[in-house]
Amino acid sequence: MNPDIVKERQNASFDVQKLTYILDGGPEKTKRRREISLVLNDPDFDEEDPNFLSRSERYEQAVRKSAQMILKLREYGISDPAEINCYKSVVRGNFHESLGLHYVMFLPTLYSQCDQEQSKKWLPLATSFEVLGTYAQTELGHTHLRGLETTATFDPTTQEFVLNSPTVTSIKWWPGAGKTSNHAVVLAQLYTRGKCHGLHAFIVQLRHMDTHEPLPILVGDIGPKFGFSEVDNGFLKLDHVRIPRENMLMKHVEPDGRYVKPASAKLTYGTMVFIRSLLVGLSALVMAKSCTIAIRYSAVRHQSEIRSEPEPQILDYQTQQYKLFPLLATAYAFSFVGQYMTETYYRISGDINQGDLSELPELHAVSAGLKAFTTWTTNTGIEVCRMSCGGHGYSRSSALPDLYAEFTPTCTYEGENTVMMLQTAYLVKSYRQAKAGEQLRGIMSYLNDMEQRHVRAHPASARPALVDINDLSDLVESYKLRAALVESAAKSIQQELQKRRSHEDAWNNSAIDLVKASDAHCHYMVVKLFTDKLSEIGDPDINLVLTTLAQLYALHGIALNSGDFLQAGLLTVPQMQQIPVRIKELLCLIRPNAVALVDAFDFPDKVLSSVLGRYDGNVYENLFEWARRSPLNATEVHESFHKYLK
Ligand SMILES: CCCCCCCC(=O)SCCNC(=O)CCNC(=O)[C@H](O)C(C)(C)COP(=O)(O)OP(=O)(O)OC[C@H]1O[C@@H](n2cnc3c(N)ncnc32)[C@H](O)[C@@H]1OP(=O)(O)O
Ligand SMILES: Cc1cc2nc3c(=O)[nH]c(=O)nc-3n(C[C@H](O)[C@H](O)[C@H](O)COP(=O)(O)OP(=O)(O)OC[C@H]3O[C@@H](n4cnc5c(N)ncnc54)[C@H](O)[C@@H]3O)c2cc1C
Repeated sequence: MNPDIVKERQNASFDVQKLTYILDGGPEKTKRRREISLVLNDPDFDEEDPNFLSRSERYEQAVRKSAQMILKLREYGISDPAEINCYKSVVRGNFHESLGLHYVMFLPTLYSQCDQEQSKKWLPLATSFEVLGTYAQTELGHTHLRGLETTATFDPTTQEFVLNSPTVTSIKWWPGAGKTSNHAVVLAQLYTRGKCHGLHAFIVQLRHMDTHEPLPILVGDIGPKFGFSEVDNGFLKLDHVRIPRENMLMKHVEPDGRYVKPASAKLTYGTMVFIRSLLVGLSALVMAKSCTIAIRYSAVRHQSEIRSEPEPQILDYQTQQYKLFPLLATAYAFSFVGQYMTETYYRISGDINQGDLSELPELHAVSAGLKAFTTWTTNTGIEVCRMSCGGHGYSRSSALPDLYAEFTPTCTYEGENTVMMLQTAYLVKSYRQAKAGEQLRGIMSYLNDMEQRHVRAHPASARPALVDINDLSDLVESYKLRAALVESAAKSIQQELQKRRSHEDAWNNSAIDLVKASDAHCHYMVVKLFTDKLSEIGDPDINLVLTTLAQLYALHGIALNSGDFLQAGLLTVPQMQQIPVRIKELLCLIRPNAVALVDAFDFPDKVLSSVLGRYDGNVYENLFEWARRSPLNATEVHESFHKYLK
């Protein structure tokens, strides 16, 4: 064990194990997660570091691993959905799997949209993996749902739907598992009796069940990408492909072609809401991994000098702390927000299943906004962690380049982030309702008293210093009032309308304000949920260290967005000047606990797959050992010497 890292652990002021329990949701859950993590010792999961393989080899290794995962799930008797998720996240490590879409989109769509008869037919096939599915929605030319071109036209004479990609732009593009799957949920515009009824989901068989040969359908892999090398993101061109009427999910078409309206057309989009909710928790996980790597490495790396003494640990540089500790605070904040998002998703979807759709708009808006907010922040954060590791961060052995390449598409898939933020801008609607005297419930209820509080620009000197920057509840209140930026967005729309612009143009001309308002709303939610969580934590040592992190998270966010807080008169210039001073104090308070705080995330070394983030801190000897395994070192003299240099 590296002596620096041993010393760091001795300095911790709290019980790491107890904090792990809080993150997992209880000691029982930690125990079970650790038991599940033992599967990593199974030799059947031994594999080559994907960084040393070609794309095709990576895909093959990933398929082997996916198949092994299924067999081992049965062998180990893991069947609870949460445990399956945990198991897969452990085994998958930092990469995606080729069967990922089957689990996260195909199966959930079947569960939520099959009627009884369909469930009887498709669920046994899909859960036994005879049917391997993908989710084909996006097209070469469009992602916007109303713009999708693929059609499904009902033919009452044969009781079939005819699926067609009429143009090049309508070819389905991106769905994972282009080579792996034999079925797809295809999203297409439904036509019956000559009328379009909008987007609906259909099950389409793509390949022969025994030979895996494609049916008369053009299907394949779209080629190498920035990351996602394990995943065969695919294309799919349907040329008048016929499927039975029974393959339409939720069966909205009667045998005579009559269309039966669903309770809400948006239920078809349910799987996206599910994944967006999951991505909040994934952001927390990846932020936590990145911080673990960068902070452990910063504790064992020595460089330059502060005084004329031996080289200090780079974690002692104030600038290094300023790069990493706000991200550490973010990882904790997002962990608690992830827990909230999952609970909220299951609570509201439970109500939806009982026929109560009243909270569906809020679930959509909150999941879209938090997905965008957390993935954007994490995406930037991983890169800060990588750069904070200097040159070694650029090596694939650090895992940080892979974490970035695998994570960055979360800002794009399941709804491009700006587009998602604009969905959250339904805030404007809520604001108008509150203004008209309607009492809002839930997380939007803070808009009820906006009228009384009415935030507008004040001369800073005329405003009393209401906010104590050391008091978290005051900071939450400030974020809440800043979220009143929604008022500026609403006003911008109003002004545009007064210029006789259409509602659509007024909306587009106010889009920057709308995204800012959504961002401020999400930021408020994160600060509030982090602070609320503190009241549940009884252990005084843990409460203290998490309070310090929450303060850092809140103050750092204010410092980054100081314009908003000053402009709204929420904080005075002298208070603003105090914030950097307080942030520096908080960095010093966090410093002795930094390694213990990342240890509490409890990632096994095999899951981190990072030479820099090793638990034992023995970085250099393992970097050397890793490099020697590079395929370029397979022979002492590379064949290129004989071919070109000699
Ligand atoms: C590990 C994971 C791997 C995952 C791999 C990634 C897989 C994928 O990427 S799958 C493809 C994902 N694709 C997307 O997410 C597409 C993103 N686009 C969209 O969702 C839509 O085009 C969107 C929402 C932007 C606009 O949709 P559109 O139907 O035109 O809606 P729009 O007219 O704006 O709004 C209609 C109403 O429906 C509401 N609405 C829209 N979506 C939803 C939803 N999902 N749930 C509930 N309500 C919704 C709107 O709020 C609006 O409400 P109101 O009328 O009260 O204002
Ligand atoms: C790794 C990966 C996996 C994927 N897996 C799947 C899958 O399994 N199944 C599937 O169906 N799809 C999948 N996708 C597709 C993914 O869902 C889309 O790429 C995503 O929804 C974004 O759409 P787009 O690529 O068309 O971007 P665009 O919508 O073209 O975005 C381009 C730019 O235009 C801007 N823009 C677009 N519309 C607006 C607007 N209304 N207002 C303001 N700005 C706007 C965006 O902000 C962005 O800056 C995957 C994508 C990736 C990268």
